[in-house]
Amino acid sequence: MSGFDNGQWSSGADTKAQEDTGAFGTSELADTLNTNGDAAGAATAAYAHAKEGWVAPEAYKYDDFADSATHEWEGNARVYEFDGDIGDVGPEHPDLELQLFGDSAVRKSEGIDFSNITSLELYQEGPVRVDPIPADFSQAGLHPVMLKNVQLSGYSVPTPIQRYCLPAIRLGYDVVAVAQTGSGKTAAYLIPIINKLMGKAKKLAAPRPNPATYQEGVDPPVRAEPLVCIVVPTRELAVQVFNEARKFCYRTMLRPCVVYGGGPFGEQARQLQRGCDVLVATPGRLKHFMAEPHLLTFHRLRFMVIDEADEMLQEDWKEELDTIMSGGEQEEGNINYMLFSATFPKAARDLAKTHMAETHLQLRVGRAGSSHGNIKQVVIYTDPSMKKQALVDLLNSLPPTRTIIFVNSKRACDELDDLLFNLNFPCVSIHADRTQKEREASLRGFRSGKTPILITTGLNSRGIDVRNVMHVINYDLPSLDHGGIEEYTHRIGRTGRIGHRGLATSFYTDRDEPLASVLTRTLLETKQDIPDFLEQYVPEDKENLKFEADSDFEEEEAADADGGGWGGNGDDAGDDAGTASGGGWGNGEDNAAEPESTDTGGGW
Ligand SMILES: Nc1ncnc2c1ncn2[C@@H]1O[C@H](COP(=O)(O)OP(=O)(O)OP(=O)(O)O)[C@@H](O)[C@H]1O
Repeated sequence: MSGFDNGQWSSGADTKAQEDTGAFGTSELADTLNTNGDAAGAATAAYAHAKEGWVAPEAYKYDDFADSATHEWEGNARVYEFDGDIGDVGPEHPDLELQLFGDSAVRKSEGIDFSNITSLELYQEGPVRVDPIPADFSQAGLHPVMLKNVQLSGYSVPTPIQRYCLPAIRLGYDVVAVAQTGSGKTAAYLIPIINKLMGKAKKLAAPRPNPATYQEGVDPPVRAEPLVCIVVPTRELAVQVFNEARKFCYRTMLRPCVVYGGGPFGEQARQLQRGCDVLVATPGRLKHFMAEPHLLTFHRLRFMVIDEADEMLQEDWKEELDTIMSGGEQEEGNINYMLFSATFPKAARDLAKTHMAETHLQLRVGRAGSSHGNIKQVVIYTDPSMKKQALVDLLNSLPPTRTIIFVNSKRACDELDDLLFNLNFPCVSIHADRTQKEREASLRGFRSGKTPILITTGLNSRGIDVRNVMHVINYDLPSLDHGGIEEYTHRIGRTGRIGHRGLATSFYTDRDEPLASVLTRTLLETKQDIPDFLEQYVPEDKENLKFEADSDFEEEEAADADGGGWGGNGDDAGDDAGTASGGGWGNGEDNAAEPESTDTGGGW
């Protein structure tokens, strides 16, 4: 019988061997599931699957997606609407509240173990050093309605990147923030931006129709004049960030909207025409809307956030990003620019620096691109011709649990979907050739636990946050030409989020040799077991692991004896910002966003 033996899949080994070696096995994942179940304080859907076995697979009903009229686009999800006639914050809407935040029994975050996230050092650089907010949201000086939204979201303790981003953004700085996958970066920009705008919305926001009386086709539409624009690379991520924005905008005057490729332009335009203060967008569709100034203008824009910034700074996106940064009638001196990601290789960092304001702050938790110890990483040697069998064996050998399988091609995605479905696994798949309706339906099935196995290309390696993804499988490891180790970090980061634990299993073949060295160092960094076939790549000095990004920091550190540069931790950390060219996106010397105050101790 085929199976796994000491990190190696073989067609003849007894499957029991894996349990005996302890390298990984049923008990390992079962332990992980148990721990998470306790930590979350709730019997989750995924955990229930694990105890009861895989749910029955459901055939994909393509006919369901043929009719646009009946499809519920994620972008049309209900948002809180309030015209501010009775003050700055609106009344509670219990039914919408339930829709946005879910049942209070499953949203508690007490007991989440942040220790692996908090153990990493936070580095900062810029003209000032910000003091973190206290490790308790209720002490963070938030507007009471924002604090309530934070609590309704189930957050009580801010993560390290949140503790520093909140004051940095409050003080009016441009921010470059880098922190591990699943460490709460979305809330790290949404909470302070929305909080900051709350009291000012009446003054800053564009007039819009009264939501209580608005009648489409009767009331004249308005042009969208957002105060905040958040750009993300994928449609699924746009919808996800929009859903987070819907939560934090609850009971405020700020109306969130989302525009993304594949969705209906007309319907998205109709949403914008009801007023839009917080716009989440994918770059292509945003550019399209920007070409229609009667629908969208940036002349009121105050915050531009580029999420997954290192991806967005790639050459592939240059045309869109140049338009987004400079078109749209924005008044540059009024805009704060924010770049967020879990990875930030040198080339992207250099580009970012030339575009940000002189006064920008850089905040980094641990090494840019590092993963965290909550993810157990296992690499298994397989022969390419036996991968399918290895995958089936792997799925059969572990308790059923929500799993994402990454492949490198659309064809492999379709093939694995067929294979697993025919073997009765409840799976669904996503790749770029699927229609947007199919993509939304697949992700919905996966999120709900109806189809707990998702097979996808790298399309969804970044950002996607689904509760209780316990296992990520790299059926194909990313190649160096297509994302390399950064792509690996994002993919495995779909599990082990926000203090939970997870398992990432990667099939390694001889073709993955170019990735071997950096993969081995990545494993060593979080003290993972090194399989025999990767031993040859273990560096002599295991305590001082070198990464591309590190050597870049060292160059900067060497040039700045006081410890400036991203890796620096010295007191005088402003040199780099001082020599930045200052042009481009944000703010040149003359129009740099004026920090509100340099007193980091003030309230909101
Ligand atoms: N302070 C907090 N307490 C509890 N949960 C939180 C907190 N902040 C964020 N979360 C939750 O943590 C999860 C991960 O957050 P988020 O998706 O923002 O991570 P991320 O750092 O952007 O990850 P990635 O790099 O993969 O995009 C989300 O479900 C979010 O709701």
